[in-house]
Amino acid sequence: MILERIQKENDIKELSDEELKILASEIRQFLIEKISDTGGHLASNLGVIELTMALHLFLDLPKDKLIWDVGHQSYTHKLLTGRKEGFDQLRKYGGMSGFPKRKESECDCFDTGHSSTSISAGLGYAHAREITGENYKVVSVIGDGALTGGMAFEALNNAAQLNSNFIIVLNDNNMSISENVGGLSTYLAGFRTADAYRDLKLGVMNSLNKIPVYGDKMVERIRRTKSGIKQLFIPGMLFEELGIIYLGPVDGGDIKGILKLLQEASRVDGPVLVHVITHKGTGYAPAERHPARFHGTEPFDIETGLPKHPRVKANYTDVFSTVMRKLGDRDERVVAITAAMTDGTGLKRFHNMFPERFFDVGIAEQHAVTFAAGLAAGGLKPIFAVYSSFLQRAYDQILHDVCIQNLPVVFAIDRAGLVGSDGETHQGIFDISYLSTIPNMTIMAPKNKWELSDMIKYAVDFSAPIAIRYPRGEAYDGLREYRAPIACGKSEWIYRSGKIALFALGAMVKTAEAVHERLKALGYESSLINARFAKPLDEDALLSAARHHDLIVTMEENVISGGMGEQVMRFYEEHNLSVRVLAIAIPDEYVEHGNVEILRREVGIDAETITERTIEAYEELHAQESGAERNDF
Ligand SMILES: Cc1ncc(C[n+]2csc(CCOP(=O)(O)OP(=O)(O)O)c2C)c(N)n1
Ligand SMILES: CC(=O)[C@@H](O)[C@H](O)COP(=O)(O)O
Ligand SMILES: [Mg+2]
Repeated sequence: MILERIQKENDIKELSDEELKILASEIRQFLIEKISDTGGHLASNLGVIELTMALHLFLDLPKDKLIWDVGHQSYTHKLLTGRKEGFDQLRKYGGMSGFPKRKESECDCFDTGHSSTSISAGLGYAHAREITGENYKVVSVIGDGALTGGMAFEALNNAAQLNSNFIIVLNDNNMSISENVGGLSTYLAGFRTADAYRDLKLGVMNSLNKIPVYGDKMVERIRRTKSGIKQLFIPGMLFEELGIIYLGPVDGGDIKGILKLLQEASRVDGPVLVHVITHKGTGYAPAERHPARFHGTEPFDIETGLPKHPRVKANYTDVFSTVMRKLGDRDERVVAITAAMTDGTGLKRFHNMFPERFFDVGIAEQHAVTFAAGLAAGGLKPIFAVYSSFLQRAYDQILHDVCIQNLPVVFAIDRAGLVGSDGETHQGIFDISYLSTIPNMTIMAPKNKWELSDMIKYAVDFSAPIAIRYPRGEAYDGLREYRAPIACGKSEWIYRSGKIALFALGAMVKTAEAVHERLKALGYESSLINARFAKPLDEDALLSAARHHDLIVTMEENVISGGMGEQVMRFYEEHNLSVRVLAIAIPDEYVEHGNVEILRREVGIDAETITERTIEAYEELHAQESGAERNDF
């Protein structure tokens, strides 16, 4: 196997054309087999095998810098940099990450996971190279989806001022996770028409004419003319007008063609964009047919493409999806927004039923929030469905555009809590902290699927900014009988007994139930309060809990800093109540990829650890009290 061989001794540069072809097909086979077993991002990776090989033929790694946008398509790069064995443990706890990681390989020069960062990072490297006087190539690879993100445009605008070489590879497969959207996508799709395809070769020839050494003054003059007609002849005018040389388009399956264009691109003194046309899922029919389903996939059967472990129970996203459909039916002012996550956030049904009230804005979370603010100011009821970690981007828009004006925007925050295999870039463990700091914001979290449904309905009629956070995965269907109506800042008492009060938020209520049972089995009675609101806190419940209990245990799947526990402590301090609070939360650190249950144990928010810590704290308290009593004598 050539793939095996290059892991040990050979560099890809030593291979013949024939061997390169064989290698591409070995990599394709390997990825299909491995990902069918481990799960992971398949479709994008199958589309960039030849492109990645061309990049490796062109670059001298790790000296040169290769930056992947999002990084979900970096599997071939990992294979070509000696990490084949790592695929057995892809995205597993302690195993290889699904994204580029500097700590994993010196050939990964920039960590990614969130979209649209590669041009900024590459530009930073290019300027650093100038200032330090070093000599290396810099290539950023960005997808057509990632190019819809505002940061990418900010970076392009900035890149135009660069005087040294910087290559931006546009990996254009005409897809984000689902269909790419917007004006830029339409513009790029124009390159894919039958005519454009026929002229692919011509386009490349034209492109080569742009390189100074060919010195075709005519082409250069046309390129610099601001006449409409040149747009008919020269593709990529959008980039050219921005001051970025455009080369291409080139067929993403043509290793030698891509390599040639990259070599020419490296002669440009300034930013240059190489447009590569790829296809999601290349070489695996089910992924070619259903690129969205195979964007990020669970383990699947290779023959049929169907999941190996089909889901039987509804997850929180399904519940959100159903409620949104009902709300859309009931109220014409309800509108839904996604930033390129229609499938992941469960808005597909809403989109199908109410296309005129559905907005996919591209990978543009900041814009999505201010856009929602505008919709709300215009009298609608916008619901922005977004993953917790992606909403991090829009902090100022939430503060400045939504909350100062107290506009009724609903933030449906999916993937809140540990998400598992995507790892540190995607864990949704900061939202309570970053939202709590913003005046006028209300934050809720449901204990089970019925409460999520009730909370969404409550939020839509709320007259101010409001967020509902719920986790990835199966929706809890326990505690069904506890369904007191939602009231702002009001918690729900589930059990009242003993001297320990468990004050748990959202998904942690299920864990708190288990802790309650474990404590009971060990001879400790406890009360259980479903916090429901992280902001405002239920002050009455906290006062009552302090009156009747010795120890308050707060539980949240969020980092400790700025989380609910810290706020509960501050509340007691402000009320001069010397009640002992044990704050259970995620430590002040990033959490790696892996199975969620393992991660919960690792960070100490599982039932067993919480029970132990609770008993320890309770016994310590009593030891102190009896010590204090002895001192009194
Ligand atoms: C800020 C942010 N929002 C959303 C996502 C989720 N996401 C991951 S990949 C992707 C689509 C990227 O499309 P493109 O760049 O064209 O890459 P392709 O998958 O087509 O190769 C999206 C929306 C993300 N990673 N980061
Ligand atoms: C790379 C990326 O950001 C997404 O593809 C993400 O992996 C989706 O995660 P879910 O599987 O939770 O939808
Ligand atoms: Mg794409």
